[in-house]
Amino acid sequence: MEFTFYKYQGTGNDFVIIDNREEFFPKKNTGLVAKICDRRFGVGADGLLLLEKHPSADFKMVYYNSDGNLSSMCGNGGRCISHFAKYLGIISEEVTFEAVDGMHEATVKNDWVSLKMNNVENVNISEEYIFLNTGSPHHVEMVSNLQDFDVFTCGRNIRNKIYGNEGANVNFVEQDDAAIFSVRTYERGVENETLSCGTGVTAVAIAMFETGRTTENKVLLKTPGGQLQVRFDKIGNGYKNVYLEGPATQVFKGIWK
Ligand SMILES: N[C@@H](CCC[C@H](N)C(=O)O)C(=O)O
Repeated sequence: MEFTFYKYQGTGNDFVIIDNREEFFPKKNTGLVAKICDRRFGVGADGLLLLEKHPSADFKMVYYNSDGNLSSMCGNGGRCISHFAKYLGIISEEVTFEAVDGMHEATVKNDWVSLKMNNVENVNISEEYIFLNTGSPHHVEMVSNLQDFDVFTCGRNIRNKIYGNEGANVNFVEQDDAAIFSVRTYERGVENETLSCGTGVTAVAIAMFETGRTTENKVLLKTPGGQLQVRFDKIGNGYKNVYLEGPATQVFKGIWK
């Protein structure tokens, strides 16, 4: 089957995006999604996103990991698909869309996208790590010498040994300044380190605040693919008005054959 696709990246987390408003895409074909995302036999991407019609919001986002399976929320994907909606002329600057974890709002200004994430109610702190769900499940662990850290081996072990079949994404963090943290993430469903993870840096920002490592409610996160910003309000025991902000770019357009 032949169709047009678009390649996007948000701080190096890359996605194939398809306009599926006419519902032509075979959504249950896990093998096809995995092949499109394959970096040698396909386009190559960390995930695939479908933009679909929605009865009340501007669109619906359907997200697959590069293994071909549907998954939970993708923050960088949400920023990229909002940019794509503007490119298609569906929206001007403000957008609302539904993802698997509920409704989201975003603002797109040139290549800068601010995405409102879900409220976070529970942050579980143990001696060695923090676990929270920001639309996707995230393990957050402090390390030293992040640059030389073996993210792949340690991330894969933690993902499998602690979280079993369902898995979780694993973020390794080093503090650079009062409100600046470097982050490297092992993503489930990609089963490798990615250059950036949006729900991951959101989890890190909240985890750093909850554990007192920062007192700022606006945090800069440095990933191997670029910088993201997360801001939030702590209200009671939870976190509201959580925004993930950073660049998103359309890289190219192609025809899948
Ligand atoms: N890269 C994503 C996270 C996507 C979800 C993750 N792989 C999972 O299955 O939990 C992001 O930017 O949030």
